[in-house]
Amino acid sequence: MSNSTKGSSRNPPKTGQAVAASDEAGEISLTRGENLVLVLDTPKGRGVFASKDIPAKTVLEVSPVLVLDPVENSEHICKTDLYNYTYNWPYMPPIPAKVQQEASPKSKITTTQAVIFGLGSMFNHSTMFQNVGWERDVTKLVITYTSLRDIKAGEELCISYGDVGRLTFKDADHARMEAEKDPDDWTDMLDIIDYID
Ligand SMILES: C[S@@+](CC[C@H](N)C(=O)[O-])C[C@H]1O[C@@H](n2cnc3c(N)ncnc32)[C@H](O)[C@@H]1O
Repeated sequence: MSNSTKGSSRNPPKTGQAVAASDEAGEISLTRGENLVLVLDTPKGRGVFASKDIPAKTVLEVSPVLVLDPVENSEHICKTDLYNYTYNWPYMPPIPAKVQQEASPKSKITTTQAVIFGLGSMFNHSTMFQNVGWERDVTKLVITYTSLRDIKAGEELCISYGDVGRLTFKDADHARMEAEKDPDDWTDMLDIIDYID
């Protein structure tokens, strides 16, 4: 993490301060912003909102994750609603002891999903209006959420879920996106022309 703190993580940083997981071996500072509320009935279901102004680059949350076994994920979790609360995560299969003794054991990295604990699983998606960035720490098994810009009290805190074409729900921001579209932006039209080709 670029903004890691040094020093004892037994004195954790003040919430909302621009600091992330501690580098100290075996410990991680768990940060949660003070000025966050969970609103229960938004067009996207529950959502995280700012109750006061939040400056840019504030660490809002450090959420621990549970990395799922890929088979468990594909056979069980992805058939449940829990799947909608998981993030893509790199998966390193355990290396058998015999292979570990080789000079440079090669392990095939695949991907799986991870369940995010804490507030991390409550951030909704926005394609155009996201104000929160997130970063995986695959070693410490945490995700750190940071404000991308100054956020005003009352704004929803939204992240990007990635590839818009793979969203599993109808985007509640659709009408707002249409309303704010730049009339001179011909990108959509170019997509259509590509398909016709
Ligand atoms: C990780 S959860 C976020 C918390 C969720 N809103 C809740 O109440 O538990 C992801 C789910 O939130 C909803 N969601 C997130 N972003 C959305 C959006 N832009 N439009 C509509 N629904 C959204 C979808 O139902 C999605 O499967």
